[in-house]
Amino acid sequence: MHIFKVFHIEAAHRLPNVPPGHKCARLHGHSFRVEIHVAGEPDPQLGWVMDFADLKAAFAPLFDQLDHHYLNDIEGLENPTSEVLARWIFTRLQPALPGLDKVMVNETCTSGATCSRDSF
Ligand SMILES: Nc1nc2c(c(=O)[nH]1)N=C([C@H](O)[C@H](O)COP(=O)(O)OP(=O)(O)OP(=O)(O)O)CN2
Ligand SMILES: [Zn+2]
Repeated sequence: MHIFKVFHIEAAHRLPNVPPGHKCARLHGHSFRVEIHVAGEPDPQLGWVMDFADLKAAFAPLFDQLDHHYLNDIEGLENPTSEVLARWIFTRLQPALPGLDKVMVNETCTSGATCSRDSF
């Protein structure tokens, strides 16, 4: 079974490696939507895979690192595409969240990337 929680991160970025004239080379911002998915069997007594509050607490240090920041300044996010950001979150969150199954990052309503266990 999967559970998930959604977070919204306000952040600025630019993509330094795009071809000359590409709009994403310019500084701009997004309300990133981040979905964190955890897989597991519900505890028979509690009826849940894990408490959503514990999932939120596990993500909090990363959230604080990203929210209202310029992503390009963060180590590992020098080229902060959706793909890079999804993988960046997955690798840093997994130690605190062993059941982590998938991280989905939407940078707009219509665009995003997913990083899951089999993305490595
Ligand atoms: N594969 C990727 N392509 C693009 C990324 C990315 O991270 N991975 N990022 C961008 C830009 O950051 C851009 O801000 C978002 O691109 P886009 O979806 O084109 O944004 P629009 O709001 O213009 O989308 P429309 O739905 O076409 O209005 C670019 N590409
Ligand atoms: Zn962008």
